[in-house]
Amino acid sequence: MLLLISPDGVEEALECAKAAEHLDIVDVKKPDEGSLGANYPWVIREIRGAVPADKPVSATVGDVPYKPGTVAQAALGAAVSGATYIKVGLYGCTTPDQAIEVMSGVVRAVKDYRPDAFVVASGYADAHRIGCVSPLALPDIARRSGSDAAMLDTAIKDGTRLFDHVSPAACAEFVRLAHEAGLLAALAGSVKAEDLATLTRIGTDIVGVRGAVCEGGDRNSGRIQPRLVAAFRAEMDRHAQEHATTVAAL
Ligand SMILES: O=C[C@H](O)COP(=O)(O)O
Repeated sequence: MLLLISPDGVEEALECAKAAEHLDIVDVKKPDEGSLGANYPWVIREIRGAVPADKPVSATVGDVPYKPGTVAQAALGAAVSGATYIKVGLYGCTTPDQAIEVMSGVVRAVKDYRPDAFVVASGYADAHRIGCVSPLALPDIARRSGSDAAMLDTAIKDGTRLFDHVSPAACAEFVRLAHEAGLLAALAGSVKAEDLATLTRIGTDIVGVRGAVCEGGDRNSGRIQPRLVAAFRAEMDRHAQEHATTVAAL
């Protein structure tokens, strides 16, 4: 399982850089603009320059409206700024067709510019609270739009977590559908270390965190701490090892 960490700006990205050996993807966002809030192009560029070259930089394009042209152009902006993972939160899409239209535009805009870029179609575990496409629709939306991964995060960061909205069994189905479609499955949403056993068992490819690696577990007022990133990774490794042992014993 890959570890994606979301700093809110250059200062926190430098903290991520100190913990680079423990993480896999640095995900630039602007949390005060929403769960997948987009940051400025110059921030993405500066963070790209600040983290080791072998660590991919991801950028969120926002909790986007159903405006395919606008979103495609924004996604290209993120790619031009140096992000190779482009994450789109399909906040304003109420039907799978709308979401496919948005993501198809993103895929074309980004891959025409950079064919090896990795496009992530993200929905929300708490979609029922905001009226957007349902979680289990994401793998098919990602597949039909040519995206590379399907993701779930939580839209409303009020302390509720991924499994409060989508049960572990439904998350397992999400992962299964993504894999069946040839995609990676990414899960996030106030994930804590105690969720790692389940996330590992169901075959999650990427886990996204912010709060869990911030001081006091607070994604807003706490800052990302390299020691918490290291501790989270150690837990991930422990669960991966335990899972491998269990599977080998079967
Ligand atoms: O993409 C990952 C999100 O930033 C997760 O943030 P969170 O762990 O604070 O919910």
